[in-house]
Amino acid sequence: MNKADLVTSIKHKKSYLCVGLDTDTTKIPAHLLKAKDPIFEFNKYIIDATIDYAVAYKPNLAFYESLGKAGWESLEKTLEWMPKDVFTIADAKRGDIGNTATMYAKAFFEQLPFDSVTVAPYMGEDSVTPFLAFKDKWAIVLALTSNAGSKDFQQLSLSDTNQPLYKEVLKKCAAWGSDENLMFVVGATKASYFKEIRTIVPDHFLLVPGVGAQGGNLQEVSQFGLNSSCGLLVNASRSILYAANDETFAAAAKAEAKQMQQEMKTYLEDYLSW
Ligand SMILES: O=C(O)c1cc(=O)[nH]c(=O)n1[C@@H]1O[C@H](COP(=O)(O)O)[C@@H](O)[C@H]1O
Repeated sequence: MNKADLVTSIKHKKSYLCVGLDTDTTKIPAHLLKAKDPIFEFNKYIIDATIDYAVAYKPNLAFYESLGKAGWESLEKTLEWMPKDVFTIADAKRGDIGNTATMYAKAFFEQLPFDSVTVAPYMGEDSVTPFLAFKDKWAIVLALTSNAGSKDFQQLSLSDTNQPLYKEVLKKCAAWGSDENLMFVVGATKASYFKEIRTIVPDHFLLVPGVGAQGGNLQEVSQFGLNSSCGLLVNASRSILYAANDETFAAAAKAEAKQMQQEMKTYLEDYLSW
C-alpha cells in the first residue's frame, strides 16, 4: 500500500488505529480452543469486529512462530482473511547483513503479502535498505521503543554528536529512504519526546505502540505526533484482544476499538480540521 492510499483510508475511517494481533492461546476464550485453528478463529472474529475502526493490523510474529508450522499457517490464513484495503505490518523486528535482509524482505513481501515489516537498525544501512527496494512496501525502523530497556542504548548520548542514539537513528535512516517507504517506531510511553521527534522527521509516519496495556497516553501522542497527513498509526494489542475472555470477547473488542477510534476522530478534527 502506498502513502496516499493509507492516508485516504485514515480519512475515510477517521481512525489511525492499528490492532495488534498478539494472539496467545493461553489468553483467548476457552470455547475457541475446540476449533481446528483457534488462533485463526480468534483473529477472524477480532478482524471482523474491529474492521470499521482500524486502518492497520499488526500480527506480532513471535506469537505465530512460537507454534511452529501450525502458527505459520494461522498467520497465512489471517492475512488471507484481511480486507485488501487495510495496512498490514509484520512485527518481526528483523535486522541482518544485506543479502540476508533481502531474504527477510522476500519472506514478508513476496511469500507473505505484508505491506511492511518492523526492522531493528542496529546493524546499519545495509541491513535496512534491502527492505526499501520493494514497490509500495515499507520498513518500520525501531527508533525509540516503549519499553524500559530503551534507556540501555537508545537514550544514551553519542560522544560524536552529543545526541541520543535514537535521534541519530531517525536522522540517518530518514536519509536512506523517504516518507513513502520508511516509518519509525516511537513508543506511546515516551509521549513527551514527540515534539522533538517531529522536528527531525516531520513528514514520516510513526508506528506508536504502548497505549492500553503499557499505559501510554493517546491524547498526548496525538497532540504532539500528528502531522498534516496524520502521520500516526497507534497500536493497541492486549487492551483490544483480551477486553473480555468469554463469548462476549468480539463485542468487547469492538467496543474498545470503537472507543479509541472515536477519540482519534476528535483529534483529527481538533488538530487537523479533518
Ligand atoms: O514494534 C512494535 O510494535 C513494538 C515496539 C515497541 O516499542 N513497543 C511495543 O510494545 N511493540 C509491540 O507492540 C505491541 C504492544 O502490545 P500491547 O502492549 O499489548 O498493546 C507488542 O506486539 C509489542 O511487541
